[in-house]
Amino acid sequence: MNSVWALLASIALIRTTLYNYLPEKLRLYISARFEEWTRRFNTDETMVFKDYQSSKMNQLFQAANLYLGESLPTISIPRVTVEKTENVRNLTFSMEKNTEMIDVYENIPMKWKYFSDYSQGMSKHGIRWYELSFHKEYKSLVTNCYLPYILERANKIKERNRVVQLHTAAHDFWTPKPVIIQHPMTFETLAMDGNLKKELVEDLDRFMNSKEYYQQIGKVWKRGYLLYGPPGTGKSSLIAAMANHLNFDIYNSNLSAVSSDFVLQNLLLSTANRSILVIEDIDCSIKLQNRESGIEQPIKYQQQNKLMFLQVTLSGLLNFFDGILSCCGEGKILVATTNYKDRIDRALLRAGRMDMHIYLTYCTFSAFKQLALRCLEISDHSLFHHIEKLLPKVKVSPAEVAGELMKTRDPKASTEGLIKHLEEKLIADGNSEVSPKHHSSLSQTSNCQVHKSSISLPLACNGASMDNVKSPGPKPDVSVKSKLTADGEGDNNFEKTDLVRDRSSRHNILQVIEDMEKELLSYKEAIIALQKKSCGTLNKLAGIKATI
Ligand SMILES: Nc1ncnc2c1ncn2[C@@H]1O[C@H](COP(=O)(O)OP(=O)(O)OP(=O)(O)O)[C@@H](O)[C@H]1O
Repeated sequence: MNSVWALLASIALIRTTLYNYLPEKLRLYISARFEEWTRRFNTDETMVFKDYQSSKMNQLFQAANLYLGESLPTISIPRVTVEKTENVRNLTFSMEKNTEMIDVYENIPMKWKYFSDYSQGMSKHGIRWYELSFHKEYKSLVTNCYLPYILERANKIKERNRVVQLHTAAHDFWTPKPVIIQHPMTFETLAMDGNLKKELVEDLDRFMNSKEYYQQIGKVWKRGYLLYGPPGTGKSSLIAAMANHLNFDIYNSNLSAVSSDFVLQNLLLSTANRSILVIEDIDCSIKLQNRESGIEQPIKYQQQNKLMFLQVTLSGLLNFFDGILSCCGEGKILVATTNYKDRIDRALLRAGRMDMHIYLTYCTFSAFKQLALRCLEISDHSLFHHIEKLLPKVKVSPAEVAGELMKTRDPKASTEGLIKHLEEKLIADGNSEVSPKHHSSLSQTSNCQVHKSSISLPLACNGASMDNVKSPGPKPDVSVKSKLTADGEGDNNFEKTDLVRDRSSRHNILQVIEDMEKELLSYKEAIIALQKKSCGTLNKLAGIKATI
């Protein structure tokens, strides 16, 4: 055996020596022929993925990095590199230099090797590359299926690993260094009507899965949401929950800080795909202009005694929403927030611009229960029924309720504190009949008075209570009642009431009018029902009379 090895070694030595003495051209010719000859017996093919190709990052190299990195923790490999950087959520695994691993795709082994050479290349990593070897009969499968599969998987991993960042507009540009958002608000922690929450999450998921559908019907893959409601009802929290749910960056802009339509367009162009673009307080940024007149003057406003101009016009904004510019990019979500929906031009509100209008309302009992679970970790308490009775009568934001509940971790003290706060608010809202000491009886008495005072009808005189009549609407609440006079001339005496005097904002007055309209409508229907009933009774009496 030793003599065989010695013979082979001598042949190799003679070959190398002779080879070195040959002229270079002949040497090259021989090695080319030799390689061609050996290739005939080699059944494998190899593809090389360098990190940079013509000074551009090679997407296949990046994709292989992510894709292989995901399987590394699950396979047996002697050495791996593990990292955790600020900009990614999870640990990142990568192969060590000159190591190899086998990935199995459709039962076919794919051999990957990783190399790097620090002495070459321009970047700090030198040059890096992967070599993928497989049986040559699978070449078309690798090219047409395996590599596209790796690209797709890598995109998903990238999305999953991304941290959500907040970009803000400053001096007509997005800040160069976005902040990583570590907002804990999610759809689980957001206190909101259950059905609305479900509907919104489904809408977002449907949108995310509809890229092909949008393409098919020739629509830009974007969706607009209008979040409106009083301050502190969770508009910003909802945006954070949406960003966390989708893993999208947020681009937050306040149009009053944008100097022109042109800048606005540039800002839009420089947002990343799959991001949420927020326009806060849209009613304050764009005032209604006389679009019919065709004149769109910049809006003047006063700031620190200086006369400033709002340069963004309504047409600029409409262009921003659905003009040709919005086609640049995909998977964009636009969210506009306002406290006053009625101040926004209808053109901005229509579907296609604002596809879903979400009203975030004052705290309901269901929202309170969600907040109690989150803040106090309780799902029920003997004092809850007081809160259930008080909440429909008080306009209190979830932010206020959360603030009260967080004052102490003791459930009893915390709920008592909230009840006190609600009662004080109820009194401040102009309900002088409320006695804090008797909150439990409050709703019944007041509701009864409401029915009598709200409508000056024989109904009250003949002793029939509203409960006996099928009232279509909810029972009117105390705050509405206090605005109506005893003879039912609510509209005429509206401004005399305490509650209205206390509320200065136009929004509140509009809300109050809306409540009153609803209440009056419900009574109108009740009256019709009573009239029908009395007609029936009269007919019966007439029949009896005729028989007698
Ligand atoms: N629905 C909610 N669920 C849970 N927490 C809430 C909710 N609404 C408000 N909060 C709490 O109140 C705080 C303020 O709420 P947020 O800023 O989201 O309200 P907003 O409607 O955006 O107010 P504004 O109109 O003044 O900007 C939040 O940090 C959050 O902790």
